[in-house]
Amino acid sequence: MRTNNVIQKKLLSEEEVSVELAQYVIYLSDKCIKAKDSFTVVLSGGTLIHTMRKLVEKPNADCVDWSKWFVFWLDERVVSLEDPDSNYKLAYDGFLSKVPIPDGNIFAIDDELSTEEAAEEYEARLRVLVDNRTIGLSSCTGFPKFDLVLLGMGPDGHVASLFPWLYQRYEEERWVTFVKDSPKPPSSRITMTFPVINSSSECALVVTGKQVAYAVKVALASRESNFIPLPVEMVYPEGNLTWFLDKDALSQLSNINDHSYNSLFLGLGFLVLIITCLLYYFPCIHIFLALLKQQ
Ligand SMILES: O=C1O[C@H](COP(=O)(O)O)[C@@H](O)[C@H](O)[C@H]1O
Repeated sequence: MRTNNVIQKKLLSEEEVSVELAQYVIYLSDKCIKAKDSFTVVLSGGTLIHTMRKLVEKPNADCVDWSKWFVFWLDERVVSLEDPDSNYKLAYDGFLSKVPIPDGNIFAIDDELSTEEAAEEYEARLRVLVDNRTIGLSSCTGFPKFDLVLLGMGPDGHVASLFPWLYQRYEEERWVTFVKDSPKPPSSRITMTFPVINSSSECALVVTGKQVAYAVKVALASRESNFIPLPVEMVYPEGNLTWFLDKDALSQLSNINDHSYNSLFLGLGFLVLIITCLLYYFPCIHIFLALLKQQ
């Protein structure tokens, strides 16, 4: 079942989004652990980790059976795991260091490899985990099926390390690919591909702040109608897609009806043109008729 949930009863502050996100993750974790005794989660970097802060606070943290969690990265910068740019380090400092997930269940990239090798090695590790059934497999697509993929979005509409102007977003075969010319530093990254993202049971787009408001507007206002969609518009999972948006991220959506203003301006422009033509040509026609009469 595919659903795109944008259920916004009221405009939320970033703090309230963090609370809602924690409730949603707790609910899914509980549901999956009851059903199959494990929960496979894919993390992004960026602002997402800060928005996940309520999950590790008490009493929320005590509601989760962390021993059943398996954690992966949707994308990773090819830097040392101790580098401030590392998505692993960001997640470790803000989330993983605060909860008792077994070390063996945390799948960071191998930071000693080259970019190409790191992508290949990460995909190979995922294949082993699919074979031993730690990660599910989508019977529809043949790609791994994670229980939850948590995505952020950049101001240009990129998700993971799948950017608007880079071909990697059209990858159809590989599970994990690499980018060496990321427009956002650092330039070398590995990233899961759209077929993997879209094979997941649940996707959550966690998007906050004014800087992403325009991309949110484009994605939500013109969903399914854009000729060249933004990467965020290509998130279309087998299961559910849930957006977590704060009021700043939604701040441009009130302008969705911009086209009505556009029509108004177009109409006014047309009127001005007609009046100008009339004012200009009437005297000319009069002079022309007067000349004709004289002859
Ligand atoms: O570079 C990246 O950017 C995106 C979006 O980050 P944000 O700071 O704008 O939330 C992030 O989801 C991705 O994991 C990261 O590598």
